[in-house]
Amino acid sequence: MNLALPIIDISSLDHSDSQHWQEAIHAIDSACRDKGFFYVIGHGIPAEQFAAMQDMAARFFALSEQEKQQINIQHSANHRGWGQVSAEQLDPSGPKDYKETFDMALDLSPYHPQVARFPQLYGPNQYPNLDGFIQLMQQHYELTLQVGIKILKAMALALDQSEDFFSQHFNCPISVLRLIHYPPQQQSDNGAGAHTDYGCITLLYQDQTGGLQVQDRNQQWLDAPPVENSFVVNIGDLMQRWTNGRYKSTPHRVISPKQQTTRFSMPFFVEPDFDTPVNTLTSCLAPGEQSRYREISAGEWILSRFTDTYAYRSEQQE
Ligand SMILES: O=C(O)CCC(=O)C(=O)O
Ligand SMILES: [Fe+2]
Repeated sequence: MNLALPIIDISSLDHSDSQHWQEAIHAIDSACRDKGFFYVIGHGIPAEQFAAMQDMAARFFALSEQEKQQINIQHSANHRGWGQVSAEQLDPSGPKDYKETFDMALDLSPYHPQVARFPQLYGPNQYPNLDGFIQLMQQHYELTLQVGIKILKAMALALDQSEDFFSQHFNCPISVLRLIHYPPQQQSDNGAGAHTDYGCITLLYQDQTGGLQVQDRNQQWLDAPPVENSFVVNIGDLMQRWTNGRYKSTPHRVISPKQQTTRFSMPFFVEPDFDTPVNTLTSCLAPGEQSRYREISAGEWILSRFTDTYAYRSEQQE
């Protein structure tokens, strides 16, 4: 397979001697500056874990419409639960996305101080009534978050920051684990419209169907085909803002599967604490160079993007 995107083995980042990290750090840095997309292997999550998630997701999406409606994301104050087909429109100038989703994140009690401060993104999850579902989702959330944090540590070092520059802002992160089911294409093949992701980085697990495409600098769409037991990792908007565009938040989209086929994918959006201030790093400014972005908090940015892409949220604001 001739891949346009690099495959980076991050197992060396677990080595106790930081000398062994350099090759992976350099490879991640180059990929972030080039296409903003790469594959990661050697992340330590076993294939059986992904298989269990895929199995559970299939059971969830096979529930009746009525059961899924009970946990519709539209009933959630903090954007959790089931998003029905066409609820989201990642490219506001394109058609609605032909996919259904399930979003979960940290499950916080209504009395947690962060829920009082930022109820739009913190609070309880909405779960279906499926044996073992909650435990498996929470376990997978934690495992994937740890991989994300490891990659963020490598990025911080590549950007001449202390290792914990990003990870220090993950005390109560707004990171989200999402399950996606793409039904076979009907009138249009728009599974997910062209968009950039909103957070620091995204770790995407995809099944063997294919359909993910990444835009290169010449506006050409490149396939990002499945690579077994890998994550596709991409830069999100917050990281682009932090790095003044040195690291690119690259547009991507999903083409719906052909007739008789469905596609399953599972992005994990690595997003820090709501009130993390995102300001251009001085190490990403050449002498005399101005920042392209104003300071914004991570949560404020992400909420503004949801308003653009979910009809139910923009209607609430009007
Ligand atoms: O399903 C995929 O492969 C990608 C999904 C995606 O880009 C997203 O949810 O942000
Ligand atoms: Fe995306």
